[in-house]
Amino acid sequence: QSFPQKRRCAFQVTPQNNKYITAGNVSGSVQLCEDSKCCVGYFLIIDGHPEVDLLACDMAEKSCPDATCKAKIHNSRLIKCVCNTDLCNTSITWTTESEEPRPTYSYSVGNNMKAVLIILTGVLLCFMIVAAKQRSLFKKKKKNPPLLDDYSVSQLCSCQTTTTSEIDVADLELQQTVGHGHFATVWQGKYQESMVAVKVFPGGWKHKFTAEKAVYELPLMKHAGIVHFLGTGRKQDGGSWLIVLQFAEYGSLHSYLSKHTTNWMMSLKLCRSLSQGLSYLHSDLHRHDVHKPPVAHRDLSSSNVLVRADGTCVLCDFGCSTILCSCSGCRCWQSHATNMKGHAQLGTLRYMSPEILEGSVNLSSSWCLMQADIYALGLLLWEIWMRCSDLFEGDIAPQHLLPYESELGADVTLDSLIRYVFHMDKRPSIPKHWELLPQGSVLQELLTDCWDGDPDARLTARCVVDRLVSLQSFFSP
Ligand SMILES: Nc1ncnc2c1ncn2[C@@H]1O[C@H](COP(=O)(O)OP(=O)(O)OP(=O)(O)O)[C@@H](O)[C@H]1O
Repeated sequence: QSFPQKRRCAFQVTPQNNKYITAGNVSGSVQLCEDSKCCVGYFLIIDGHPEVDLLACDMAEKSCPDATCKAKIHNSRLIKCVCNTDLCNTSITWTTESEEPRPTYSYSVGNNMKAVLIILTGVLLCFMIVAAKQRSLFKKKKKNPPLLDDYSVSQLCSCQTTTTSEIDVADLELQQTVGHGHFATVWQGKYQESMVAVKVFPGGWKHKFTAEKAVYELPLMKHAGIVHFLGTGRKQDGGSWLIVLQFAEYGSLHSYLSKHTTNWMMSLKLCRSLSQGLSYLHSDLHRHDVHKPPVAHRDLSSSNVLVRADGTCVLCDFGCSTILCSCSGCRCWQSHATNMKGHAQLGTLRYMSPEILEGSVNLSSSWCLMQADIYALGLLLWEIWMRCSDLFEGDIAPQHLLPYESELGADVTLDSLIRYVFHMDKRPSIPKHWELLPQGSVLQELLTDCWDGDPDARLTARCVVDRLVSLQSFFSP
C-alpha cells in the first residue's frame, strides 16, 4: 500500500498574488498543496536578475513534467517555471526562448530568502525550547510545528560515520537463543568473557543488517538509554551477518511486564530511562568536530525496548530507523531510509500513529517521523503504568496487555486500527480511579499529550523527560 503524499512547495506571495494562499495549507515558508502536484515560481527580472515574485503550489492540477524549475523567458519582465518535486520552486534554471534549451543563467532563491529561512529556523528552535520549558510546568499548550516543515530533504548532505567496528568472531561463543524477530534471531553469548547478545541476520537480510549497523555506528551513539553496541562480524561459514550488543538481562520490556509488576518508583525509572533514550536518539549533537544527527526510531514497541538488570530501559532494533542528517552551514535533512512503501516496513502495526495509519504523514519530514515516535512512547508509558501496583486498588495491577489488545484483540488489523485510532480518535483506556490518585491527573495529561491525534500538539521526548523528572520530585514516597 502506498501513501498518497501531498506536494510541498516553497511559499512566498505578495498582496497582488495572494490568491495562491488557497492552493494549500501554509506553514511558514512551505505550502502543502491541496489539489496539485506542481510547484510554481514567478520571477521578475530586475536589472537583468530574477527576483522572486511568487512561490506557491499551482492553483489547479496541470501537467508539470519537469523535476526542477526550468523557465523560459516569455516576456522581458516576468519568467515562470513549474516543476513536480518537493520544494523544487526554490531554484530556477533560466533559458531564453529563442535559444536551444541551454542554461544561460542559473538562479537559486537569493541570499535574502536564505537569510530569512535561517532566521526563521533560529526563531523556531528558540520557540521549541521555550515551549519545552512551559510544558514541563504541566501546562497544556499546543506547540507549532517547525516553520520550515523541519528543513527540506536534500540530496547534498552526507553523514559522518565512525570507523567500522569489526570484531573477531573467533572470540564469540553463541549459547542459546533469546529472541526471534522478523529478520533476525537473537542469541545470548559470550564475547571476551562478557555476556553479550548477538543478533544474527541470515545472508539474505544483509540490507537489514547494513541499515541497523549504520545507526549503531553513528558518532556519539553511546548512551545509557540505547543498547550498547560492541561491534559487527560475519559468521565463519560466510553466511550470516552479526551485530554484537550488550546483553539486557530482563529481555524485552514486553516480556518483563508480562512477568513482573512494579511499584511507583520502579515504573518511573523504566519510563524515565526510556524517554531519555528516545530524547537522546532524537537529539542533534555537535561535540568538537563530531556530529550525531537526529535519528527517528520508527518501530518503537515493547518488543524493541529492553530492560537491564538495574531496572532501566534501553532502546534497540534500529532496522527501520531513519537517520536525519544535516550538513554544516545549511539546515537540510536527509532521510537515509528508503523503506517507505508499505505499512509492514513502517513499524509495528499497533504502535503506528494515526497519521501513519491513515497515510497522511509526510514521510520525508523529520519532524513527522519523530512525532510518530512520541505517539508510540505514549503507548509504552501506558503499558508500564498499567503494571504498576501502586496505581491500583489493593496493589493488584491487571495482567499485562498490549495497547488496544482489550479493545481490538490480540491480532489487530490495519482496518480496525484505522477505524478506532484515526476515525474514532480512541486511545487505550486510562483507569477511572487514577483521577483520585495524587499523581493521576498528571499521568493522564502526560499520556494524552504524547498520543494526541495532532502530531504538532504532541510533546517532544525532551519535554516528556522533564515532566517525568517533575513527577518524581512531586510524588516520591
Ligand atoms: N541486547 C539484547 N539483550 C537481550 N535480549 C535481546 C537483546 N536484543 C534483542 N533481544 C531479544 O530479541 C528480540 C528480538 O530482537 P530485535 O527486535 O532486535 O530483532 P528483530 O528481528 O529486528 O525484530 P523485529 O521483528 O522487531 O524487527 C527482542 O524482543 C528481545 O526479546
